[in-house]
Amino acid sequence: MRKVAVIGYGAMATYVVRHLQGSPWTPSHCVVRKGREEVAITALGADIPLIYGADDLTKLPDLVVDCAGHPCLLGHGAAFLRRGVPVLSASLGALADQDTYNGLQSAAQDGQTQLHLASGAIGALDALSAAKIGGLDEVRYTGVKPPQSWRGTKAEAVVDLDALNGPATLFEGSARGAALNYPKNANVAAAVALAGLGFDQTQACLIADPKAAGNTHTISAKGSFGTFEFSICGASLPDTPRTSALAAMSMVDRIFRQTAPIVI
Ligand SMILES: NC(=O)C1=CN([C@@H]2O[C@H](COP(=O)(O)OP(=O)(O)OC[C@H]3O[C@@H](n4cnc5c(N)ncnc54)[C@H](O)[C@@H]3O)[C@@H](O)[C@H]2O)C=CC1
Ligand SMILES: O=C([O-])CC(=O)C(=O)O
Repeated sequence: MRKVAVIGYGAMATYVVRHLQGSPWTPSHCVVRKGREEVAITALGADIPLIYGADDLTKLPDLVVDCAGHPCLLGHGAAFLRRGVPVLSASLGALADQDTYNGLQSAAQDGQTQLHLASGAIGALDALSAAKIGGLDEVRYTGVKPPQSWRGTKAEAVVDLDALNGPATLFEGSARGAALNYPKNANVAAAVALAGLGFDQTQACLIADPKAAGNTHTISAKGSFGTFEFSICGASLPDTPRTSALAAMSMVDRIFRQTAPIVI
């Protein structure tokens, strides 16, 4: 069996741990915050040993899966990378901060390992990344979510989420601005940026729409390869409207791909 340590115990972590059953991967540890042990046990069960960080381990896992908030990627993820353990993360928006990007890059280089970034709630990143080789002229990302997905974010200062009767633009600008201002809702903007033209050249638009049936993510790209438009309307994880189920599925898929004999 391969061992995977999980950082976090929220919606995505719970989904990931549940879907490892019957696979070659077993959850070896969960990284928690001090004082939150009971919450983690309630979410993930009492069988997974809890730790507070990489320094608590002498025998290291084969992989670390980061399903926590953005600060944890540099906080915990970098410590595992430095010790040579590959890390898979959903927190792509954290890389919009240049110091975080640099810190993770040097941690992976020091540990001679890699930070893997999950595709999350979007697809077509492979096409975008390939198109970059020939040269991209323009990449635009649009994210539309229902108003409840924007609660507890800066959107509350931009519009009255309860009073919306049509789509409202919450943010228009660079993917860097989107990711830094909406850390829980613009990881996809960061994914599009990292696969394509980068954080400053990728245009991003974030929208709250009371008529949105799910979380819709659209990429439009132009370049020497031609043009493409990719759009997906993702259903949310139960009880977590802002997180698309596909984002959690992409983490499980990426874990399984580490041990698959043939990989797409
Ligand atoms: N790439 C993508 O498409 C998507 C990425 N995300 C990102 O994935 C991550 C997880 O998302 P969710 O599970 O929906 O969030 P969540 O809020 O349900 O769970 C986050 C968990 O991390 C834990 N946590 C916070 N600080 C911690 C620390 N210092 N040590 C250990 N655990 C800590 C929290 O207690 C919570 O259990 C977030 O960073 C989110 O921004 C979420 C949705 C889509
Ligand atoms: O889950 C989603 O639909 C996307 C999301 O939250 C993000 O981009 O951070």
